[in-house]
Amino acid sequence: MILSKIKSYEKIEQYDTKITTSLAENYKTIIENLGEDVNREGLEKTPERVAKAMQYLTHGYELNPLEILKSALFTEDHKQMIVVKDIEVYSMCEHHMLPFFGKAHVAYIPNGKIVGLSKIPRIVDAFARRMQVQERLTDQIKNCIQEALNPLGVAVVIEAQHMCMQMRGIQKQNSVTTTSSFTGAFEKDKTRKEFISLVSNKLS
Ligand SMILES: Nc1nc2c(ncn2[C@@H]2O[C@H](COP(=O)(O)OP(=O)(O)OP(=O)(O)O)[C@@H](O)[C@H]2O)c(=O)[nH]1
Ligand SMILES: [Zn+2]
Repeated sequence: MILSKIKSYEKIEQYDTKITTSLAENYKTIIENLGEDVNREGLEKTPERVAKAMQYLTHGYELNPLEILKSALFTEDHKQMIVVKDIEVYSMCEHHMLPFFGKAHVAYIPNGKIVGLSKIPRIVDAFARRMQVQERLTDQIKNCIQEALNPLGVAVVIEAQHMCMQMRGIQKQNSVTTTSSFTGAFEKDKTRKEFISLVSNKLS
């Protein structure tokens, strides 16, 4: 959907314009079906804005998370747990196409290779910027790190609020969903507890 692979996604300007046009036409119909006048001043450019917003919110399909990790692997004889916590997550539930958002906490214990730290939030984003369920997002991050680094273990915890449960449906404004996924050493109680204690001030 996005033409070029840009390393920083803060400012994506190069959208696939064919897709933008097609999406915009569809959003025009949607807005009309919702009973609005798509020609009034405030809405005139809205179909195109929404199209670009949706392209941005799903740009993860254009990224290869495994390649992102493999692009910054370093040989290092470090055997302690590495934790990157409080990584902001913005994703979109695949059932309602409404946002879910929160924090991811990721840890691994290296086995000869470490990865450039920034690559962990990058792969969180690469998987989050798709139509998702929180459980799959959690597993995909874990599996990707396991495959790229072959570490002694990986742990991923995500805490998120789902707008589909807050602003519609059951309307529980304070509900937070926690998902977790572990491999290797983190399947042992002691290691998992150490990880949980390192991120626990953030876990409810
Ligand atoms: N397991 C899981 N469920 C999710 C996630 N995001 C949204 N959902 C749920 O997906 C389900 C879809 O259920 P349906 O009964 O088909 O949809 P619905 O009638 O809109 O359901 P309500 O939200 O209960 O009104 C809902 O229970 C949502 O809460 C997620 O990340 N993981
Ligand atoms: Zn939903």
